[in-house]
Amino acid sequence: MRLAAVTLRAMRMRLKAPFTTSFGTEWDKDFILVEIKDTEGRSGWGEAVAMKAPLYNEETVGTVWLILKEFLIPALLQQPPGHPREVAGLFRPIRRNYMAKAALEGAVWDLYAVAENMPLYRVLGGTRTVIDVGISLGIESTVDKLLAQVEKYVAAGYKRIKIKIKPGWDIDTVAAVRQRFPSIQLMADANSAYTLADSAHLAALDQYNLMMIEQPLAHDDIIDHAVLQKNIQTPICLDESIHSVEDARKALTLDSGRIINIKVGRVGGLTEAKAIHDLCVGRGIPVWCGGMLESGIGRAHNIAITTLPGFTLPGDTAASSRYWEEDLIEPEVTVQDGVIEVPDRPGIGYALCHERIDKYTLYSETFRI
Ligand SMILES: O=C(O)CCC(=O)c1ccccc1C(=O)O
Ligand SMILES: [Mg+2]
Repeated sequence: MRLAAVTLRAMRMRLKAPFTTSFGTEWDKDFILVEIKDTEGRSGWGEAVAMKAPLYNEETVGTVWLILKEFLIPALLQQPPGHPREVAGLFRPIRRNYMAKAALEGAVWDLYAVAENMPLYRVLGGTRTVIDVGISLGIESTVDKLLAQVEKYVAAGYKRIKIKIKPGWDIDTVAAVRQRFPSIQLMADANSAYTLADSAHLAALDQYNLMMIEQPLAHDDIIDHAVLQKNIQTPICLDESIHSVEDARKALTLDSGRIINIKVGRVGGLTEAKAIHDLCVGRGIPVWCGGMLESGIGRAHNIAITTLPGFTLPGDTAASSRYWEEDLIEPEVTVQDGVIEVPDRPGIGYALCHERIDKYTLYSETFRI
């Protein structure tokens, strides 16, 4: 690949409604866009999903910018890859910083697909032309407000509902949703809000027929999760704990969980995401694609990876309109009857709305060879 320049943009977009998890509330979504250009003037785009504060993982918008600027962009421009699958190896000596790596690697994948005149999902080996999607609903101030949200998105056709839980907003909340919607596919995400001392409390969720409980214990744990899994019937799904195919292999060996949420940003890019997918397919472990409240650009990458055959459970990739008054892509992502039709155009498959990208850019910087 003949690379010419990389541009970083610090972005801020207002969410339609604040999103609350066990670790905090977001009103604005701060993120970084990466554009990589080749010598022919073609562009590829990626999105860094790190949040403004290090509450989900240790990365932030600030650390992503720094790591990209000082390490990842220089490494890439000094040693342009022949194929995007080589980028992960190029970045391997740089420890962790998964979301920074994923944003740049994703842009390289998109650029490669555009240059090949192929949809990104096909370049990745995806086979689905429609993907099933669910929705992730934040913590609300009252159970009635949450029930209204569930109602709205069940009516819109979403194939499974995920609700966020935390101590004080868990058993009774799940019970209320289950009572009102006896047959929906339902799951709960704790974002690491519990410890092993809560095992008996979490076992009380077993009676509500949840598809899974996501990341109940510490963000860096796979040992206690294995102990918990022995004491509850609800399958555990790991999110925060998994950063690599090696993490996934170890967690599955210990039976720390029976489902994996794959987030491209959390695992350092599309190549690693695909490797985790392949491992899970080999072991009969279902995977699904998580979300980080992405703009249309990150959302398009999520749609592309979800076309791989092992993504057998509905993901968190909801419609653009669930988050944004106006998205950065055209057309925006829409969900009908719980599915997204995968676009068959080159690259990420959606056109960029440059006017809107400029409108939400706080500042930018370009790096050339
Ligand atoms: O709608 C989405 O993009 C998923 C929302 C979500 O659940 C989430 C959002 C921000 C940080 C972590 C998580 C999570 O999956 O744990
Ligand atoms: Mg999660």
